[in-house]
Amino acid sequence: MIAAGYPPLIRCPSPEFDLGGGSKSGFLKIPASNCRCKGARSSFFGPVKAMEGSKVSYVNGKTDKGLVEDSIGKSVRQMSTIGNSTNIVWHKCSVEKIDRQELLQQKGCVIWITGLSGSGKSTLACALSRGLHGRGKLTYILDGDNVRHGLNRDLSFGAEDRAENIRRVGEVAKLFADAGVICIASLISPYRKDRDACRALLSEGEFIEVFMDMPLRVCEARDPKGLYKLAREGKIKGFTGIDDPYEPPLNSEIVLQQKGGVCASPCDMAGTVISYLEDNGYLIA
Ligand SMILES: Nc1ncnc2c1ncn2[C@@H]1O[C@H](COP(=O)(O)OS(=O)(=O)O)[C@@H](OP(=O)(O)O)[C@H]1O
Ligand SMILES: Nc1ncnc2c1ncn2[C@@H]1O[C@H](COP(=O)(O)OP(=O)(O)O)[C@@H](O)[C@H]1O
Repeated sequence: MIAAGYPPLIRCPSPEFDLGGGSKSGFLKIPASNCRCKGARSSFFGPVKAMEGSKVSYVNGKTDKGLVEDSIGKSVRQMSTIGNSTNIVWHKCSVEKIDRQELLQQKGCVIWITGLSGSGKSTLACALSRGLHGRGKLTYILDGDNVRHGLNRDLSFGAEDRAENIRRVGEVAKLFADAGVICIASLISPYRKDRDACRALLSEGEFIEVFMDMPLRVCEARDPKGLYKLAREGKIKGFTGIDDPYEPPLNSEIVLQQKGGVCASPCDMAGTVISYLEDNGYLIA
């Protein structure tokens, strides 16, 4: 775990938390030598590996996606039942995560920002995305407020629906990470077990939890949407931190907090996270 609040690690020329990094062109130049199509010389289309396991075995009730042997000892793909989905088969493609990471020159991962409303999650997510984008790294933000405009519009703020909100975002974030993208998820995610379940979806090191450890009084004083005021007046029920719980993380990779009552700037906070990514090899393939 590292704690933040250190001097700025990155020059921040604009008041809009722009971490610079130079180019805004948005084009990635991919050297020909990066092409992993075996045997492909001049042709762009290398030989495509045949999909393994087009035959399937009927072993219902199992949840692993490995190969099994049929009655004559031939390897076949396994039918699975996952939740309410019966008779499903995992399809593999010869273009894998490692190939996408090589293309993007980065490691796909999930940066999970948790904290109270008003703690600065969305602001950090945006500053971080800008900082990484400026370095030629591909990011995508899954912000709680935004995702609730679409995918999760059917969910309320009751405990069960919050858990489903986090589960869905965790699964989507996992897909982004598999795509090789640095996925930044910023949600209150108040329950420890829900956050830990998202961590468990990913491989070791692919889930980086960032705890916005801001005191409630700071968040409430900010109150940019006026929601704390409404919650105090009893006009919003079950508001996190007021009459609904927030379980702080116990072992976050990164904790961002005030130092001597002073909050680091969003730019500095993003710098702390980017340093973590650099030091731990996420910004290379
Ligand atoms: N009851 C209640 N409690 C907390 N927050 C509330 C509530 N009702 C609405 N909002 C607004 O919803 C935003 C949080 O959505 P999340 O999806 O991040 O919440 S959660 O993870 O499911 O708890 C949150 O956004 P942020 O302020 O960005 O955190 C609020 O704007
Ligand atoms: N590091 C910071 N220092 C000072 N104010 C901040 C900082 N980060 C965010 N803010 C301000 O706090 C308020 C809440 O930030 P926001 O990112 O919307 O929080 P959240 O997404 O956690 O609800 C906003 O008005 C924002 O400008």
